[in-house]
Amino acid sequence: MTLALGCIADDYTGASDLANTLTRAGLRTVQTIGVPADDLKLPDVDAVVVSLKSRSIEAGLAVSRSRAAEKWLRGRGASHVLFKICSTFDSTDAGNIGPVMDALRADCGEAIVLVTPAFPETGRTVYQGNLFVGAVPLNESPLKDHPLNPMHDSNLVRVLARQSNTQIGLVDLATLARGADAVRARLADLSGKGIGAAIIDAVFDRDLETIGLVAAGHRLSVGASGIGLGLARALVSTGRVKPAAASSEQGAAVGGQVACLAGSCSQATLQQIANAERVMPVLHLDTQRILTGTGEAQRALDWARPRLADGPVLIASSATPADVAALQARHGRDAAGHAIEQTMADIAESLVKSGVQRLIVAGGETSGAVVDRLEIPGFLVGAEIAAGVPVLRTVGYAGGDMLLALKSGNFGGAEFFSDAMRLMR
Ligand SMILES: Nc1ncnc2c1ncn2[C@@H]1O[C@H](COP(=O)(O)OP(=O)(O)O)[C@@H](O)[C@H]1O
Ligand SMILES: O=C(O)[C@@H](O)C(=O)COP(=O)(O)O
Repeated sequence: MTLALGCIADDYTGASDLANTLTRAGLRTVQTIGVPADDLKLPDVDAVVVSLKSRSIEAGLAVSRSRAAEKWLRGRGASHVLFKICSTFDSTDAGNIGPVMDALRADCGEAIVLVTPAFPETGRTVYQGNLFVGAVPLNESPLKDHPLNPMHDSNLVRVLARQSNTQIGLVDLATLARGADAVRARLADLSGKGIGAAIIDAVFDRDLETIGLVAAGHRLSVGASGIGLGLARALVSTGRVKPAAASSEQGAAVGGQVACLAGSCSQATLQQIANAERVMPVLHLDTQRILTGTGEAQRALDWARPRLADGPVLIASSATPADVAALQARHGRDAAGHAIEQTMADIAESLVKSGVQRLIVAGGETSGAVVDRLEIPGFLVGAEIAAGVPVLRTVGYAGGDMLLALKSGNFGGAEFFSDAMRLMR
């Protein structure tokens, strides 16, 4: 297997979003959880997305795990590696986008790295280096209240400069509109001034195609699924990949019980949970009890088990920004996040042991905790439930075939849970 594209994703929902985008653009793609073990049997593919849970961990650890993934991908022939970050640039001044970018750039000897979280299909656009989420700048969007990485600055040149040891430049939309050669000239100019990375504007998919053509001539890029789309289209249009038809084949039905777990506190997920209350039983976890260790996972399991025979259930820790802030004030942000994630993983593990074979998880960190606990080594990409969220089928999993959907907190329509269940047979 010689890879046309190697990808390192900093969380598992982001990885499935990217794997979905590459698949729809014609690249045969597999998502692995961490660097694959030597004995994991992978199909012949054009792209591998190595999923890490490295977005909110200590920067040094994120760097070492990303470097190991890069080494594996380059060893399989990937001349270009995309470091997949969140389309809302989720990070803090301590990292981890800057430190990982710096390390990968040093490893591959790249002079200047293109960086863009733009993903127009989901409303993420970048203009003059400022990230917009729908119609509002990032710092006015719901991301200002994210439980782990509240985003208070929309200017990504500034945000990345605070995290990186190189200077950050800008390739603006006017330059981009003049085409790939104008972008190359601007990059050469920035690089000549010792600037090692550049935020590049993008508003429409056609912008991503120009970016993809330029990025494909480099060794490394950083961004969300939008730049993934651009790279995939460049690989196809230049004949480096023969496009595979995005399969409508769903594979054999898996059946079994269905459960939904929500740990995301995004506005989108809160709305999706409210709507799910109309179609399935919903249990709201008592997060205070989780933090004080008084059997909340067992209470959830006792509630879920008798109901699962009759249909899907949803268990959620999700709360409003005010409730999240109150819990964090009592217990600390990281301790609260970690304890809730581990409780979700406990619940998922027990549910799967007792017959759940189809699992829908809302939230990137939450998905990471659940998938790690289940020890799933990788996924094949199936039908698209919503932009950025595919049905995933386990590959090489000791527990046999399972279907999962790992939903980014911010993605999906108001009826996401019902939409997912319709496609997960
Ligand atoms: N009620 C709550 N109070 C505080 N933190 C919470 C609560 N519910 C979930 N969390 C934590 O918030 C974080 C949500 O992150 P994540 O799962 O990545 O969602 P998203 O995809 O929206 O970013 C997780 O660490 C989760 O454990
Ligand atoms: O790029 C995106 O927005 C997503 O692919 C993503 O990374 C999701 O992260 P979470 O919102 O933490 O699930």
